Amino acid sequence: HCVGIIGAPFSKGQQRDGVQRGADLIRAAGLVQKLKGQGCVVKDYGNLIFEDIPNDEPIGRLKTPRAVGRANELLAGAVLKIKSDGNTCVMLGGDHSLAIGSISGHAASRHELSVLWVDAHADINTPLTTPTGNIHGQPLSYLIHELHSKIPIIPHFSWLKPCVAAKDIVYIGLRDVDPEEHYILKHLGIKMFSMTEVDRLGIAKVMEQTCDHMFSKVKKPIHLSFDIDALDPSVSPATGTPAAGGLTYREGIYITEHICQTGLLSAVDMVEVNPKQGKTEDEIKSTVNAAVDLILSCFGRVREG
Ligand SMILES: CN[C@](CCCC[B-](O)(O)O)(CCN1CCCCC1)C(=O)O
Ligand SMILES: [Mn+2]
Ligand SMILES: [Mn+2]
Ligand SMILES: [Mn+2]
Repeated sequence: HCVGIIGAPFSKGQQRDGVQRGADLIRAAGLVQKLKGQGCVVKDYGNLIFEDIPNDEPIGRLKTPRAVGRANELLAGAVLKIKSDGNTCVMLGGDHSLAIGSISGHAASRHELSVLWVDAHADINTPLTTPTGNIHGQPLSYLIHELHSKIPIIPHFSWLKPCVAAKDIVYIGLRDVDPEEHYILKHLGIKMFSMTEVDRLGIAKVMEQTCDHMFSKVKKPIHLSFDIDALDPSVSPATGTPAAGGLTYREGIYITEHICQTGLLSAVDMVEVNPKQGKTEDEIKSTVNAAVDLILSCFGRVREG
């Protein structure tokens, strides 16, 4: 595996300080060395630098929209470059609004994508349905062709064009979905495995059916967008929007081992690690170590040795 890493120390898709430190914490836990240790060729492209945007007043309910738009424009360019260099891209967040740029940049390189969204949340509020105005709860709404008419013109978002079809999205881990999001999911018929399905089917069947869905027509490169809050807070407490009843460590690893085996993984987001949301050092370590192990399993680490 050839892996290109980009750090996106960005927090303005939400209101909690600290999530911008996720990338460097994951590096400090040895991600690059461990990937090399399992035979990967790794290039670390460093961290993006996000200039402050003054007077970034809310637009409607949207908070710091200009900063989010600009950050994602930068990220999209960086991901496109990493893909053009022939790597599988690993984007280290930062909050989940960064998926706007990560998926846009990936789509600019590989065009049609399958998106596997592993998250407690659907992150599909539109600027008009969002209950908080936090753009980390909205990224998919900007990316999906079928929702384009629902997205108003927003300063610093003019570079952005929808690039994913609803049928090419699969969710795993949902358990905290807003009513308006649920309506959108049903209306668009988006494939989802909530925690109810994980419990009913078991993770092996969930992955089997996820792959059946993604490969039902033509096989496309996979973009895995992994929000660390998909895992149970007992495993990954240091995150901004924890929700009880999440994936076990083993289920998370099973997902990434299985996606690795498809041979189609083309880009990974690992987002929402927030050290300031951990009550103890151990909580931060548990969260960061889970993020590292999930990424290692994306690139060939298997539990049998
Ligand atoms: C579920 N939607 C939320 C959370 C988004 C989490 C983003 B992620 O990237 O971490 O997944 C929360 C909305 N609720 C907040 C508490 C009161 C009810 C609404 C939102 O702000 O849109
Ligand atoms: Mn989430
Ligand atoms: Mn437009
Ligand atoms: Mn998310």
